[in-house]
Amino acid sequence: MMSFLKVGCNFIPKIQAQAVCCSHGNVQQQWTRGKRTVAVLGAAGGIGQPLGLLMKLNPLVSDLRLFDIAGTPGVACDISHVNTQAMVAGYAGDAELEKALKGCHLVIIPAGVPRKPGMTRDDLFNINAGIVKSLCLGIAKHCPKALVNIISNPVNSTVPIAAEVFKKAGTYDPKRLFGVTTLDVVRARTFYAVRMKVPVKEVDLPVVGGHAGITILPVFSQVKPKKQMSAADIDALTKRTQDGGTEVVQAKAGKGSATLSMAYAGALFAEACLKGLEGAKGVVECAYVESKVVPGISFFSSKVRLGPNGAEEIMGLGDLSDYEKKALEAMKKELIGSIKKGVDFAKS
Ligand SMILES: NC(=O)C1=CN([C@@H]2O[C@H](COP(=O)(O)OP(=O)(O)OC[C@H]3O[C@@H](n4cnc5c(N)ncnc54)[C@H](O)[C@@H]3O)[C@@H](O)[C@H]2O)C=CC1
Ligand SMILES: O=C([O-])CC(=O)C(=O)O
Repeated sequence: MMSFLKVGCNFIPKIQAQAVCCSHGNVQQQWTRGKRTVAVLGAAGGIGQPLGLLMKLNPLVSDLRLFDIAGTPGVACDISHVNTQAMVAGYAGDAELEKALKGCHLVIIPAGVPRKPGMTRDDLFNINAGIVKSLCLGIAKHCPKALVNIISNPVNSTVPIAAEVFKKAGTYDPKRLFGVTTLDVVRARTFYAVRMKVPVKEVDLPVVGGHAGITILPVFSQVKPKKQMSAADIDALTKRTQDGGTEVVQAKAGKGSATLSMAYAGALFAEACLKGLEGAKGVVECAYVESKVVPGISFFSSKVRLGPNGAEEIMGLGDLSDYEKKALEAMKKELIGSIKKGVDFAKS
């Protein structure tokens, strides 16, 4: 849970030296006042607006840049009235991308179209691939050292696209590029807590693989606190986590996909990145990164230790159950295909 959310609206006088815990609750650290510049690209959208608000609440952020093709002057004006210390500015249109990005430490990208019922995330590729490519060209030019959090779907392909753009520009550092899979972790933890009747704030559970259907694999054999789960429970919770995005798309019935839970998850992961930049110890989150964890799969989500340079360590998968080993095998073809599709697009 994000510590700044717990603190609520009384936290302003305490910003100068505030105790902040990482989302696993295993780090206590004193912080000085926020000094990080963060940009949200796609900031006028369903995710971008609440994500902008949550970043405004984060005491590690000093400057918040809200960029979109349109609508950001209003969103920025609105969010800027929130009485927290981060300064907020809105930027609209390509001509303002440079100003939005210059000097950023962290860039979060929820720009792009969402799914409608009946679509897969891959159906978004044709539109979102180009959006991510053009925004990453801007990042390579204007803030090549920033950490980049990609939310735009299909994440399994958009992250490889970003990597290729940065490689071409000569700015690629795999430690600084992340696909945001935190919502899968958030969902799996919630579903487990409800089903197994444990306090949700105590649940720690890795979700590995990618961010689409069968490529999403919650590793229930490693869940804490560990409860006896039947094979049926494991199967049901695995499938529900894999279909979590579709569950929301169907419930919204044509009005988009997950926005509020995604903003929460995006803010959680962004905060972990910022704490890593600040040198906090023990900041570990799952993220989709360039990886050697599974031979033959060049991008994969697993636990990553975040630090001053971004992804300081990509952790292995640990012991998997037979069910999980089978699920890992089953996702390989799709994940490899999605990665290749992104790389081919960026190279074309
Ligand atoms: N990684 C994940 O777990 C999740 C990813 N998503 C993905 O996030 C993306 C955004 O979803 P929503 O916010 O619901 O969509 P939305 O349509 O509400 O907002 C997208 C925003 O992106 C903006 N945009 C489009 N092209 C742009 C460009 N070139 N530069 C800057 N901004 C641009 C639009 O103007 C719009 O304001 C979708 O691709 C969706 O599939 C959604 C939920 C979870
Ligand atoms: O399902 C979608 O299209 C949006 C998404 O990635 C999610 O909610 O996990």
